[in-house]
Amino acid sequence: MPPLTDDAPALPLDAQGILELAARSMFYLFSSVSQGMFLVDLSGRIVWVNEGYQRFLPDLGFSSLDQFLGRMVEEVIPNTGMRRVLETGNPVLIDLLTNKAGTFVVSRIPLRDDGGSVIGAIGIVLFDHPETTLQPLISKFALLQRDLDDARRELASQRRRSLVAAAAGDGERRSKYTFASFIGSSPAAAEVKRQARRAAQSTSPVLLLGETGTGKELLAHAIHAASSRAGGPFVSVNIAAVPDTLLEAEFFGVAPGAYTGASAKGRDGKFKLADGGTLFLDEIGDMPQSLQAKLLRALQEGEIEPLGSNKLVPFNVRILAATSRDLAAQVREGRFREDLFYRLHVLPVRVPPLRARRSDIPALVESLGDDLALRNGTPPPEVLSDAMALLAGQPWRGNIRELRNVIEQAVMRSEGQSIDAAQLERILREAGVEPAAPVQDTSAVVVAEAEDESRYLRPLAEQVAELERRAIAAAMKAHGGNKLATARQLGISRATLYGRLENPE
Ligand SMILES: Nc1ncnc2c1ncn2[C@@H]1O[C@H](COP(=O)(O)OP(=O)(O)OP(=O)(O)O)[C@@H](O)[C@H]1O
Repeated sequence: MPPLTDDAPALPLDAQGILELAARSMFYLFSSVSQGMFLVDLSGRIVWVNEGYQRFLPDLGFSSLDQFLGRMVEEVIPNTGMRRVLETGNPVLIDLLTNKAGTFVVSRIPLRDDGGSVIGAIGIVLFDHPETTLQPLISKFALLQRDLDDARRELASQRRRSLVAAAAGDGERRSKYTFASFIGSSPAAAEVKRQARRAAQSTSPVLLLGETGTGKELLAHAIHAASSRAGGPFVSVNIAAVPDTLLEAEFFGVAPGAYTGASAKGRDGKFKLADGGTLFLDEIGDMPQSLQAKLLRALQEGEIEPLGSNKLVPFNVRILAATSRDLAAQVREGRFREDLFYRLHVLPVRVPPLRARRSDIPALVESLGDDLALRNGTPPPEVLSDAMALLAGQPWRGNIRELRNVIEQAVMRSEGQSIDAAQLERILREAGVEPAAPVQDTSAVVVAEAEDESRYLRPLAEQVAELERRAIAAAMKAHGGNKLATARQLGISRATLYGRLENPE
C-alpha cells in the first residue's frame, strides 16, 4: 500500500460528506456501466436522460430528445413501473421490462430530499437484450411465463365450465371443446376432423398421435362431446404429470383403509370417476411398464382392482389415449407393451403439425387474437399482412401453443392494435428462433402441404379412399353438382358415383 502523504486525496471527515461522495460515485458508476438512465420528478415527468438512454428513443417512437423530455413517464415508456416507485417510495432493484423497444433488465430507485420525502425517481436500464446476456435466466423466465399462462387459461376455462355446469345443475366433469373449437379448413385439418368424427361414432379406443401442441387434447374433448357418452363425464389423466408411484392409485383408486395413512373412506380412481363416460389418457407413451401390464389387464377384463382391495370392480368407460412420442418405435425398443399398443391402436387419428397446414394459420391467428382480446377486454389485434406472411413461413415446432405464445407477446408489446413483421422477428429471435422466410400466399401453401411426406405414413386403403373423396368432391363442385358430368369426367359409371356418394368410406 503506498504511504499516505499530505497531498494524497483524503476522504471527507464528516458523515454527510462521505455520504455525498458515495452517492456521487455510485451515480457515475451506474451512469457509465448501465445502458441508460433517466430521472423523473415527483409528478412522473421526465426531467433528464443520459446519453446512453438516448439510443432507445427511436425504438420508443421519438426522433429527438425534445419530444421525450417533459412528458409523463407512462406516456413515453410503455409498461413502466416508475409511477409505483414514486407512489410507494420503494425501490425496485431488479425487474424485467418489456415494451415495443424490447426486453430490458431495469432498476428503479426513489430520490429523497434531506427530510426523507420522495421527490423523484431514477430509472436505470442495466442490460438490454437480456436474452443474450442473461440467457439461462430468461429461458427459465419464459418457461415459467408459459406455464403461468397455461395455468391461467386452464383456471379461466374451469371457472367457465363450473359456471355452466352449476347453471345446468350438473357435475363438473364435462368436455370443454367441440369439433367447432378445432380451427382449420386445410385438407389436413379437414381430414383429421373427419377421422375424429368417425371415431366419435364408434365405441372402440382411439389413439391420438401427433406432436406437442397440435390439438390432441382438444380433439379428445370433441370426440367425447360428439359421442353417445356426451352426457357422461369426461375425465383426463396426464400420465407424464403424475409421479409413477401415485399412478396406480390415480387410475384404479384406493380401498378404504388400504394402508396406514390411507383415508378411512378410500378414494375413487379415474376409472370410477369416468364411469358412464370417457377416460382420456394423455401422454400414454410415458406410462411405466408395471402399470402398462395392469392397464392392459383392466382393458381386457373390463374390471379394475382398487389398491389394497382384492375385489374386482367392473367399469363402463370408453378409452381415448394420446401421445406425442413415436409409440411404434417404443414398442420396437421394448419400452411399450406391444399387446397394449394394439389394444389402444384400434382407431388411430394422426393430428398434423401446423407446418403441414400453414393455410390454417390466418384463421388460427384471428381466433387466438379474439381469444386474447376477450380475456384482456381489449379490441382484437390487427395482424398486418407482412406479419401474417412471416407467421405462415415458420416451422412452429411447438405448434399452436407456440403460435399463441408469439401472438400474446406481440400483443403485450405493441402500443397500438397492429402487429407487424419486425416485431414478430424480434420476438422469435429473443426466443432463440431464427425466423424462416415469410410465405406471402398461403393458398400456394396448400399445394406444398399436400407434399408433406408424413401424410403418407398411414394405411394405403385410407389414403386411396381420401383421394377418391377429394376427387369426387372437386369434380362435383366443378360441374355444379351434375352427377352425369362428374361421372364422365372421372371415368366411372353413374352407379359407381352414386355408390361412393352414399357410402364415402
Ligand atoms: N385446431 C385448433 N384450433 C384452435 N385451437 C387449437 C387447435 N389445436 C390446438 N389448439 C389449442 O392449442 C393448445 C394446445 O392444444 P392441445 O393441448 O390440445 O395439444 P396437445 O396435442 O394435446 O399437446 P400436448 O401433446 O403438449 O399435450 C390448446 O390451448 C388448444 O386449445
